[in-house]
Amino acid sequence: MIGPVVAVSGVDVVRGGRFLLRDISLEVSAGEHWALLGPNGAGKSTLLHILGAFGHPTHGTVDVLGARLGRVDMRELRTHIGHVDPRHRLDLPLPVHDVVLTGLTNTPELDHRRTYTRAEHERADDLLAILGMADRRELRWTTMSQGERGRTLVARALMAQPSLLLLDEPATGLDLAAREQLLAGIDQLRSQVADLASILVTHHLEDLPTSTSHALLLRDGRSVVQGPVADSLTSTTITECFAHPVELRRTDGRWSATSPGQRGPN
Ligand SMILES: Nc1ncnc2c1ncn2[C@@H]1O[C@H](COP(=O)(O)OP(=O)(O)OP(=O)(O)O)[C@@H](O)[C@H]1O
Repeated sequence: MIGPVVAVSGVDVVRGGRFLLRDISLEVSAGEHWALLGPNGAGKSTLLHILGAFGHPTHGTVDVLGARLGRVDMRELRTHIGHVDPRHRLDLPLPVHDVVLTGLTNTPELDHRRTYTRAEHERADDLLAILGMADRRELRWTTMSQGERGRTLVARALMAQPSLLLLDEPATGLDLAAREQLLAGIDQLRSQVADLASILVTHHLEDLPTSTSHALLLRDGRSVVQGPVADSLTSTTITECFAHPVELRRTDGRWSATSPGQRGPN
């Protein structure tokens, strides 16, 4: 697409007389992969909710995929946005492959009025393979582990070939191996879909994929810093954002954070 994938300008969100977001501006271009970081209550989910076309700002403007919120059919816009929400509601024992296919309509179940093409079935299998789920076709949603669900939801979000992928704490609850597989899968997807833009919310720097290119740090609804990771992800910015002394390191593309003076005997 021409122009930014996301353009946020002067956004406030006020609920019950309280500013949940204050004067947020942000521009995300195709091919950029943003981390949205901040302590509990900073406003991360509130911002992602709006970018996912689930809500409107109180003041300011938000354009997503070239559409101005408030002037478009939000439901239609949502079908062009891949949204990975760990609170995805599904109570049916759907096979993993079918869960991925529901991403085409962004519905909880398969749309039985619709025919799913052979290419769509193949795409579901390809996405599951990228996310390390190729050998788990017999799994059903109701008995899947949290890690299996997390990876399935990323594949589901990508079925409709969105230009924007929103990931809300995708690594929460995953064991070490599942997290590493998920992050490797996200890195692989990002390299395969050149124009994809994404925004990933997390509290944990260890949960950032190596392909993360930019970061927005929020505190009390305000932007502390934003921009390319070389400038925005430093010990100083993270210390300020979390109001806690933090030493940040980057090794082989991955970040880790510790409090100074709390390292062990080695
Ligand atoms: N509808 C609402 N009305 C009033 N306050 C709300 C509403 N929704 C969220 N809040 C408050 O807004 C603040 C920001 O919430 P939000 O969920 O965006 O934070 P977050 O950064 O995602 O937090 P966490 O890391 O804990 O998930 C919190 O203090 C929350 O209690």
